[in-house]
Amino acid sequence: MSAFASIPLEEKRRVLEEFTAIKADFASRGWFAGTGGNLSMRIGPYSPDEFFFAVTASGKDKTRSTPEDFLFVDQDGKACETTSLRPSAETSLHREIYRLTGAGAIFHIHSVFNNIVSEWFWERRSVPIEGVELIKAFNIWDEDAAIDVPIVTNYADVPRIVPEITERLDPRIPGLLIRKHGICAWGKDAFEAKKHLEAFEFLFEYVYRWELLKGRA
Ligand SMILES: CSCCC(=O)C(=O)COP(=O)(O)O
Ligand SMILES: [Zn+2]
Repeated sequence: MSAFASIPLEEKRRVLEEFTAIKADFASRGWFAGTGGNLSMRIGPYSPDEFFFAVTASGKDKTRSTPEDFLFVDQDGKACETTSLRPSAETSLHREIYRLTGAGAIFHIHSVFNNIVSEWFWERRSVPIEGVELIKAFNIWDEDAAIDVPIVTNYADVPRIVPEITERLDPRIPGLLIRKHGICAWGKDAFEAKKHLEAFEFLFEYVYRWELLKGRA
């Protein structure tokens, strides 16, 4: 039996149920404009060389729930079961983040705030955030903590983004921005990945408003 086939069916059902609920929640926040965004959740045992995850199918209207929303793929992005669905066009980003971090879930969304700050701070290749309470959501508890959220190039040829992720991913920061595109946020499980994503989006809105108050044109 293959490693994927040996994962219990109940475990696969549980992942898909949790996944469906999170997708509906994110849809209600307007985080999937124009079919943008993709989500994944890892399942079963993990090693950097062999792992499996459920990922959203490419190009779907992610505000709707259908039986054709997700498929399971392996560490190479190959479907684990026979399916006509295509995995997200950005599956290579998820694969690399799983390989580097062993995370349990990765959520990628596009928002106006994450797009704008990624452009404003593009020259320094990271968005600086200082002394905001919600930095603690990343388990960073220093007094007046300062973090830098990495920004990588938004190549149209998505696999070209991967080496920049390899180079720039900061193990302290569970997310990275793709310039004028969106964010990938992750965590040890779906609960934590969602917490991190919400914290990033709060912090990007904070940075956006603060920069405007300071007089940025
Ligand atoms: C329609 S937005 C361009 C693709 C994208 O950035 C995205 O997040 C959705 O791509 P997918 O293949 O996952 O549907
Ligand atoms: Zn995207």
